[in-house]
Amino acid sequence: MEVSVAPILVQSIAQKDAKSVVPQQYIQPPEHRPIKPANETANDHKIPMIDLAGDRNSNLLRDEIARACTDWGAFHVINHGVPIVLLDEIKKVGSFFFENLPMAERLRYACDSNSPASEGYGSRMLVATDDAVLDWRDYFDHHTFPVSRRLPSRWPHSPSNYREVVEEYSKQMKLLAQKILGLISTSLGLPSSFIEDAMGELFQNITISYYPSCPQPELTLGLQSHSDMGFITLLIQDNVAGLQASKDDEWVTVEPLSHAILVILGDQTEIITNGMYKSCQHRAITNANKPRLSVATFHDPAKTTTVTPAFKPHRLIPNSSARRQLTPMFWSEEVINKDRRGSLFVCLDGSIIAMASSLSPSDHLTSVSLPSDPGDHVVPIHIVTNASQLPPEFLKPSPDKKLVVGFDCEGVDLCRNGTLCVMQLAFPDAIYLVDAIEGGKTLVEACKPALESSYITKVIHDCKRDSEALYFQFNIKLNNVFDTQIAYTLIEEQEGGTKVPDDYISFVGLLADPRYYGISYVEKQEVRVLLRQDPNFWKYRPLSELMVRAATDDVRFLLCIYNKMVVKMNEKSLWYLAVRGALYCRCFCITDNDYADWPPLPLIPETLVTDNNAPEEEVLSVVDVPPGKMGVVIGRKGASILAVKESCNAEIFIGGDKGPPDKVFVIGPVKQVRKAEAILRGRMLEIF
Ligand SMILES: O=C(O)CCC(=O)C(=O)O
Ligand SMILES: [Fe+2]
Repeated sequence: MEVSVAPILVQSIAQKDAKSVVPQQYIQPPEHRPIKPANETANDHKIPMIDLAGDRNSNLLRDEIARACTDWGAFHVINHGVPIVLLDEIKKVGSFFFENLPMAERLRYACDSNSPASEGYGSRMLVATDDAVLDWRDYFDHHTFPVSRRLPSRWPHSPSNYREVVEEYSKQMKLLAQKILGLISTSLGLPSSFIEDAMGELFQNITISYYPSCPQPELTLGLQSHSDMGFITLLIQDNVAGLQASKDDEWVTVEPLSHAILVILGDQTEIITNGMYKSCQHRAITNANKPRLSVATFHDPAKTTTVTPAFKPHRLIPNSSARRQLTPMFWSEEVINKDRRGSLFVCLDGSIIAMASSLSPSDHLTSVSLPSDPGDHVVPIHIVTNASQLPPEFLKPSPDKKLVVGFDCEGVDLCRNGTLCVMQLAFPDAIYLVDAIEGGKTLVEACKPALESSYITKVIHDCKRDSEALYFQFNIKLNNVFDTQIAYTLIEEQEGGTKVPDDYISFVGLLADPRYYGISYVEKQEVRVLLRQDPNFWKYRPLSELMVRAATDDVRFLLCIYNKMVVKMNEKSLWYLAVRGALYCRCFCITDNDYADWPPLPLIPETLVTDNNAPEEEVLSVVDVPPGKMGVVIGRKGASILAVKESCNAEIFIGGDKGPPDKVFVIGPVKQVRKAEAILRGRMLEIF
């Protein structure tokens, strides 16, 4: 049975236990207790003051905003356009509610104590656990925008102008917030509507906080250290000091000013500015003599909005020492711990950080810069543990909605036996990391139609092992791939360059080639070292920042490279690519039925057949190697295989340690393949 209990309010404790001690639950651990700041009056420890008067030089104003946002993440504004009497009015009606209404009357507006952020009168906003240390604060929270959330009938009825004042205050704060968000946007060189547009529908809450005087202020906090989660908070306070902002690891008391409004940057501003502007860490302390009142107006994005950084990274992949220097700046872990919503983030090159605005525990989300033509843009990264998180057009392929997606797989020594751990999908507007460990077989199998579909092109770099794992572990026959490794060779050939083997170009090499990307992928090497040290690297959960970054980096360039390659390729090369892709996908997937369950190979297009220079048919041949003969087939450091490859102009692969151990796969035009088979068989007969 649900029992509805009245919330325990600090004010009632304070009255009951006046001049005695605070209950244990309100006592902060020693490291969080307030200590008087040392140089409280020093000038460099004053929150900046910014004059918004209309006649000010706009460049100067922008610079001041930029400096305050970078150094403090908070600033006072004066000449803000909000009538000072309104600031007084809201404090007055608020204080009337807390100080003049009897408790029984106040309790008529009690918020739902079972819900952490419900509207109304309470004292435990967002308290996560029963054993959490409590704040010495009561509050009244109002949902004010969008208007559809607004229920003034649930706001106090007395004083009689209470609701009217809150409504007017809400309107004025929204206008001021829009003005300041515009200034913050322009201070970054962005269009003035940038942040507001990114925010989607504006959500506004007004929280009037009341901090009763406290018998033991040295042991308690009115409000624990936090940063606000939204974009900006506009805060006013009465003449009792108590708010403190963190600056260079010191707590600075924010002077109460009757005519000024304090602007506090929240986490979303830090995200959208890619960490350039910081959200301000702040807290409220208590005092033994006087109660204190503040009014905080929060401006947040809609619950469904995902806020991503507005900037592309300064350097795509910087050298690793630069990244290491930047690492201590990441704040995201703090955010994760703070809201315990399991949100993820990625610092792609040390400069991107992001978190979704409002997430359910399963809805991990982060973002990344996605290279495209023209210009780079930032897209979210979704960690998928359930198929419903994937786009429907992917799950149900259709000829009406042909797709091209970047694709890769990670695992523990990925092959027929090596466990598949993550499948990465790069769409033009999002990256999906399909978590095969958490989501299991059901999730991977939900992707089967897409991976087998001819309506969805999978752009992949070297499909052989990924395909093998999908086939043996999930009975998925990877189909319709655009293998960039093969495409690279075909383009070289088409453009008259020297013939290079199909498996010649590594992914790092491809990215480094200025014709396709021209960046160095240094982190790949770091991950390779980690993988060597711990082959289970991809198995751990939750996915670490490095894992998310590495998995994402492996697919985020693929669509861009595809676009660059596809325009270079003639029809014949494209046909070769399709056939070889199909042969490479199946080559390691040999079973007793000799690929009988695989789909037919693509047919030579009519247009090419009628042409004089029709392409040659390509085949895959599997050569069985008798026990003890693999060594001679491969030769010293692969010299023998290489020689056959070169003389026959065919591709030759062996399964190696990952298997199958006793077969050689030859792919190429029929004539060349036959020649290679003959040489290989000859080698096997050699006696030495
Ligand atoms: O009371 C104050 O001054 C701070 C209030 C605050 O930070 C909040 O409600 O988030
Ligand atoms: Fe706050």
